[in-house]
Amino acid sequence: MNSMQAVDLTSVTRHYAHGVTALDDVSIGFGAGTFTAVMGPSGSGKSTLLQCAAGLDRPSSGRVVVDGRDLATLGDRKLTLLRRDRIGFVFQSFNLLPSLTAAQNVALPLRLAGRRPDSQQVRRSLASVGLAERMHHRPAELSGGQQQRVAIARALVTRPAVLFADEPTGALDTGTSREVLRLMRDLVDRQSQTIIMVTHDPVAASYADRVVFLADGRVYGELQDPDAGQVATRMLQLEASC
Ligand SMILES: Nc1ncnc2c1ncn2[C@@H]1O[C@H](COP(=O)(O)OP(=O)(O)OP(=O)(O)O)[C@@H](O)[C@H]1O
Repeated sequence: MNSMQAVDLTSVTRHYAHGVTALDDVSIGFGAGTFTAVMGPSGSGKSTLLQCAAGLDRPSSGRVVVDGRDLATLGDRKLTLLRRDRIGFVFQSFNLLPSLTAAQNVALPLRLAGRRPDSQQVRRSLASVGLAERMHHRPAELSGGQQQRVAIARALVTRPAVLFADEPTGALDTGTSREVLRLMRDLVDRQSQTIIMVTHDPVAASYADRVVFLADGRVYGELQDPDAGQVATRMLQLEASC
């Protein structure tokens, strides 16, 4: 494996019941400090790829290495620890606890790990998403974009090797989506954060360094430094051939 890869998949296959092959012999690496978008038609295996790469699901065969650790060699406890400390996840729904302030939400992963949250660490994480001033606000007092930024700060508080984002702008309007995408781009450029994002939106994908296309559980090419027009054209071609 290339030592600069934050996540590396080799010949990963994931079968489900009833003969469904969600991933079919996928080999792909995600370089440390890079931003990758994963796209493909509905049912092409994007979420399964993310789940396997994040150690939330175990492949039927093949190898997944995250931050230099081969996930197959880890028992459940070590895998849980790796996920907790080295992997961040954000979803379309922000999943913030409404009764907690932004700072308390961000501190939650540390509390769940049995650690006493370091207020500087929490503040730094909120500052990295531009919300240091809002740390005492509750989710209902924040806009959708700000709530997603709190969710990103929460995912980053443990300083994970990789941030996985599954449709992170799916619940946001166009302007707010751009705000969140610019933030993610900035985290890669300024803090060398590795980000892997599933999206259906060609404009969202254009913020990434690279777009990887999936169809029928296989990788069908990629684009470097994509622009939204190129991505949309490639998606139309893929959908037409499926
Ligand atoms: N738990 C499961 N059991 C059986 N089949 C599954 C399961 N999860 C996913 N699949 C199937 O695996 C294939 C890939 O699903 P996956 O959710 O990874 O696709 P996707 O590209 O993320 O789709 P979408 O864009 O619609 O969210 C689909 O055919 C899906 O029906």
